[in-house]
Amino acid sequence: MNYISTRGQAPVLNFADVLLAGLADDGGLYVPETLPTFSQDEIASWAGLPYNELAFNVIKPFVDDCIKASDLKTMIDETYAGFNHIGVAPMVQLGGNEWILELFHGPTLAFKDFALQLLGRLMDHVLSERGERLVIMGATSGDTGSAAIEGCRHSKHLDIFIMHPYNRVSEVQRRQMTTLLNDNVFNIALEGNFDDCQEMVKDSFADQSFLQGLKLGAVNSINWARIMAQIVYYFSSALAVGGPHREVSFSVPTGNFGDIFAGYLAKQMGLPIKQLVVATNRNDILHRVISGNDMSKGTLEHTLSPSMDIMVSSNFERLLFDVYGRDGAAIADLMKRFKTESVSLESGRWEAVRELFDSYAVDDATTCDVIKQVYQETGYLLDPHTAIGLKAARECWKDKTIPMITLATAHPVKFPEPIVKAGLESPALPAHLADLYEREERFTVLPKDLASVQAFVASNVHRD
Ligand SMILES: Cc1ncc(COP(=O)(O)O)c(C=O)c1O
Ligand SMILES: N[C@@H](CCOP(=O)(O)O)C(=O)O
Repeated sequence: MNYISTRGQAPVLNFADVLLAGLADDGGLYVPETLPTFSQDEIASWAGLPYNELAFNVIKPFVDDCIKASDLKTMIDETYAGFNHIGVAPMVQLGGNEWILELFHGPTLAFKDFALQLLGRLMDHVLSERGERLVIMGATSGDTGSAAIEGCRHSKHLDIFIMHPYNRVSEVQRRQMTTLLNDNVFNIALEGNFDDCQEMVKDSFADQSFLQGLKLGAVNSINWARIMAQIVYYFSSALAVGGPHREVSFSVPTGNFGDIFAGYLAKQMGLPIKQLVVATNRNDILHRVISGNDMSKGTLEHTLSPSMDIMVSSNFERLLFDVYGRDGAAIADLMKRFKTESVSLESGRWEAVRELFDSYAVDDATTCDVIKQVYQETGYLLDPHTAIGLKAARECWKDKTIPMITLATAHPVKFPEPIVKAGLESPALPAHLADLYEREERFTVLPKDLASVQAFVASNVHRD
């Protein structure tokens, strides 16, 4: 399987190289040259498989022969054996055809674990075979950070530097990152927002000279392997409610457009999906572009769903690449203009996006109302991101005979503030995090300045 850049100018790579490359060196994102597709009969034959076996079937074509099948299988088996629920990605029926897909049973209680527990193993495997080292720089609005650190901290082949926006993540999220004190783990609290953190990561890929010969890698969903692993749970949840013999719809709390893009790919690969609903908070650029062709950044605001406080949604570029007929030059031009000005999509292209997705934006007050109302009606406690997904699902759901699955992207225990604001009691931390508030924290506050961040990275990397 070959991978090509959305901007058309970077070398074509195989899976192992894409895994380590992160961002393409023309600034674009890697995507498969052609997608594997599965017939309805093949998908149907996977009903009842344990999650790890299903994951192997979906992931194997992307990895191709870059990793021995038996090694890949072992890594996938180990990844999902570490989840704290026998079903790995269990479904909860709220009522009728309304479903919640719980993606928070991994070690850091967020959907990021599905990909990052595997990514850490895949990177370690390839680096160890090649005898290479990698420097990881990652940006987080709260959840990617701890999941990436948890996935990578035992590797002898990499150092990991995670930037989070200072004072803009929940306390549980911050402590989950900053209390993991391995020698190869570095937390930076950046005096900026998530988009600033992400821009610094991307700018560091563009010129890696500050690393003096070491190579940079990515754990954000700009790394193709993240998206690949996230495709699997669309198949598992659809199979759980009668797919592929019946259509299903999904509502996805969205920030960097990675998770919903994985759903779009599942559909291209043969899964019968009726609706894909993009759910955003007040940082609603995705809702504005889908509903009104307005791709202007506006001001990034801090909300009660901090993990979705994102305006520059990296993976939207992957979608646009498809919608623009895989014209890398057109995407390079569009993304260049988007850096400094408000853009809109060409006529015909925007309509294509509109055909593929529905969208809805939810403010903080409504988020709290939904948490309260759903708890009172069903006894089920939503995290704020999932509450946004559910609200959007209810607003956009066109045909109620088709199951609507909302992705529960984080455990409510990570976000006590909106739960208390909704007049409810925040749940207790699970046993493995019970002493989180007593653990020692380690992080460095840095200004929003690329040179300072790169100097910090360069002076802390291990060179052996
Ligand atoms: C809890 C939670 N929900 C939703 C999202 C949005 O996912 P994506 O960035 O893949 O759109 C994130 C972070 O990305 C998250 O941490
Ligand atoms: N919401 C994320 C932000 C980064 O998204 P990613 O999926 O590209 O890693 C977070 O919580 O850190």
